[in-house]
Amino acid sequence: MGPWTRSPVACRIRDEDEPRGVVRVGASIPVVVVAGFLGAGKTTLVNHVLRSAGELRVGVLVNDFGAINIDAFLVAGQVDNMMTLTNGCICCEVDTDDIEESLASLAGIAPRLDMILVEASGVAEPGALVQVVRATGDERFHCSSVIVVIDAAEHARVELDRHASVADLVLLNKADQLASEARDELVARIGAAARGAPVIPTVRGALDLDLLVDASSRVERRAGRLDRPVQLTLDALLREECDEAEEPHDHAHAHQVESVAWTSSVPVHPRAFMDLLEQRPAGVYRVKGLLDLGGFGDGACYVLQVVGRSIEIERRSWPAGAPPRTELVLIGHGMDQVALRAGLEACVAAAPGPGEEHAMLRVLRFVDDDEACGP
Ligand SMILES: Nc1nc2c(ncn2[C@@H]2O[C@H](COP(=O)(O)OP(=O)(O)OP(=O)(O)O)[C@@H](O)[C@H]2O)c(=O)[nH]1
Repeated sequence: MGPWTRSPVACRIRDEDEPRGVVRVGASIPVVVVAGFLGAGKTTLVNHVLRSAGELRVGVLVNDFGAINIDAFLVAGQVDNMMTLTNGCICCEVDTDDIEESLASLAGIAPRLDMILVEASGVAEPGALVQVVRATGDERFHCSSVIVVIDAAEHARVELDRHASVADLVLLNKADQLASEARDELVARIGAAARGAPVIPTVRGALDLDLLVDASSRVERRAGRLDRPVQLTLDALLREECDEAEEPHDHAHAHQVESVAWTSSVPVHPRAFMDLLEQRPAGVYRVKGLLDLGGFGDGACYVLQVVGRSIEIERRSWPAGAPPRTELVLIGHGMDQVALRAGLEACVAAAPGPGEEHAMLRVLRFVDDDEACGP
């Protein structure tokens, strides 16, 4: 008996005339796994869902690969019901008990949540992750569907077929980065691998929530005729995939991808840091975190996002009660960690020196913020 046949909700096969993968959910809370490679746009999607959830009560479990959970910071503020799993990939390194405990805490929240989103680390194997969530055996929730986010700009780095084949819904995110012809070609290619799951191009994870939660149920729910929302569920194909995944996966990614966490309570010099970032050492693919640029940056918090060649910086306020502090996670393959740390240490600077009034310009080039002020 496969793992998906244990739960009467999860194993329900849709009627012929029912849209693909849509079921009415019973007493158990649907868990939607959001997977996808590093920097594809998972956190952006989760934040979009939270912002457009309306009457739905959504809980979030965030798993970050690095030792510092930057994603939790980026999701926090959007949602009250959030748990985090740090320092390890959820599908192989985080203890299953921790996952069960986190999901159980979310499932115990009153009034009851309508949905739990699990944002996987960017190195998680979607199929293995589903297996882990399913293995918890708690009847109060069930793994209902998998959304795989693919980065249109960096899709060549991903094994598209393997990722798409376990998805109920594939988002080809960062569609703004491709010309329409190339985008259509990619959608068709992924569609063939996705074995019938819809492939939707999105920009900044702007998924129409009706694709996640059936529109009619939302109307009925608003009208008070339906207790629970209607959810996408895993389809029989995924069930087959999970049967196969019962064999332990080789966790190859855990050996191929490494992360470096670096923190500093002394501000970072913007010019030195941008030098390092723009000529980043070989192997660094993803960088995310918070930058304290001290007096150079007017004491603001700079949220840094690097994915492949793309660099984005957003200026925010520091969270209440949190002292300014640089916290970075650098993720990649074959990185010279010692040289990387040494390079970062060389960036710290207590205060702007004479003639350094333009040092922030290098940072501000990447800040997409009308309010960003000059040096
Ligand atoms: N141009 C463009 N950038 C996007 C889009 N969606 C997300 N981004 C940017 O891509 C970067 C990574 O987005 P995240 O949502 O943090 O990606 P993630 O998958 O959660 O990243 P990891 O957790 O590190 O795997 C951020 O700088 C986002 O602003 C999009 O549709 N277009």
